[in-house]
Amino acid sequence: MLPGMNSVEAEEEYAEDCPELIPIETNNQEEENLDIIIKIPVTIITGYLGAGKTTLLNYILTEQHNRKIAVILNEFGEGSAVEKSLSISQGGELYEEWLELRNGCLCCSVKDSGLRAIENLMQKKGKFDYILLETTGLADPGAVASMFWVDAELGSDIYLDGIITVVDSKYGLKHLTEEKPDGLVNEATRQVALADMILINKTDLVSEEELNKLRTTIRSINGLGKVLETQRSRVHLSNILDLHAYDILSGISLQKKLQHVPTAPHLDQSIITVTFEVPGSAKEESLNVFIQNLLWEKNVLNKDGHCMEVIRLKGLVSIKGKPQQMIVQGIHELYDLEESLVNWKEDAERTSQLVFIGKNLDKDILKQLFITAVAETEEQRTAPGKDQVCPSH
Ligand SMILES: Nc1nc2c(ncn2[C@@H]2O[C@H](COP(=O)(O)OP(=O)(O)OP(=O)(O)O)[C@@H](O)[C@H]2O)c(=O)[nH]1
Ligand SMILES: [Zn+2]
Repeated sequence: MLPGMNSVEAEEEYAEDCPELIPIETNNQEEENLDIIIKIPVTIITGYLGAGKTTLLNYILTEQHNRKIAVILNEFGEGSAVEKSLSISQGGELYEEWLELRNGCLCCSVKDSGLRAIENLMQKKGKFDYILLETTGLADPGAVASMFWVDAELGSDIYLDGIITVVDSKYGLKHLTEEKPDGLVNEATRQVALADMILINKTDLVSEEELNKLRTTIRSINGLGKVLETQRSRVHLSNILDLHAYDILSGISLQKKLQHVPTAPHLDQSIITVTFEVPGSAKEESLNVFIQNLLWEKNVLNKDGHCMEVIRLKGLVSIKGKPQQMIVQGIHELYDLEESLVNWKEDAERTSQLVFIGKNLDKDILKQLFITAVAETEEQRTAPGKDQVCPSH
């Protein structure tokens, strides 16, 4: 979904530069599930400058796998000489030339919103099975992720599988604690906050004590993503591919994960993870208002009067009248509420569990707001009073 738009408006907005979409008619659930399987996953590989992203890509490409993987290097400018030699983008558009790699993999580069170009390319070159996209070290993966996510809603063949963030053991802590003069969240922290999998790489360069500090910091920023430690970015492919972090298949693993989200130790950290569970069922409309106030209106304040800024949101919620457990996913200003494949048990108590990753978050206030949304009345649904609205909005 697009910020501030309903899905009809969003589709109209996209209709102009979009080829005519032919709806696939599905007769039963089985075919719909099949439809998910044949879409091509995209994994975004991000991480600060020099963390080991290219090392990871090279490792994946040389590992044994029976897939035709396309590697896309997004936006150039910095990067190694090897990467530059692979740079074949021209004038902001994808230049249609591919480097064929030994094991049937492909490599190309895309600038900015090259999504349409990737789709065109797939039409011409035949589909590949998997896309790996390396962002530059200073990129905000949220912007790239949003692009794929929006497109999936509009019927693309590509879907966002997950975000992998590579962190440099030696310089990671420095990058994560760096303060930006304008008070904004630094890039390294944003990358960790949005990760579904975090690779703490180059562990050969640090002591156990240094590693511990970095682990704790990473955990306090992102309590939801999985963390692995690596050397030369070597990690079993099953840990980084097919995570299904953004689709309904994530429902089952999400339930397990939600039980283990650690409470963040109180570090002086601009971004933290908070989580809560509330019994009962929410009205869908009230839940939408709750999320939209947070992500779009940004008018929810913490105790100090600062606006809460949510950059990742995930949860399993109970909606009145829905037999299925619902999955809520949010990244930046986009969010989605989908039926999971799991039904609530008839006799079990229904609950909603949510995880937020972001800045200025206050768990108690968020939880209270959510409870209000669950036990909604007409008056409570109206927008917050003027004094609650952030000055910047
Ligand atoms: N000691 C050590 N060096 C590593 C490790 N992993 C990668 N490197 C080295 O770190 C340097 C940077 O690695 P890259 O994979 O190019 O990092 P990157 O994130 O792609 O860098 P940019 O694209 O420039 O942002 C290279 O010289 C790698 O050989 C590791 O585990 N230990
Ligand atoms: Zn690189």
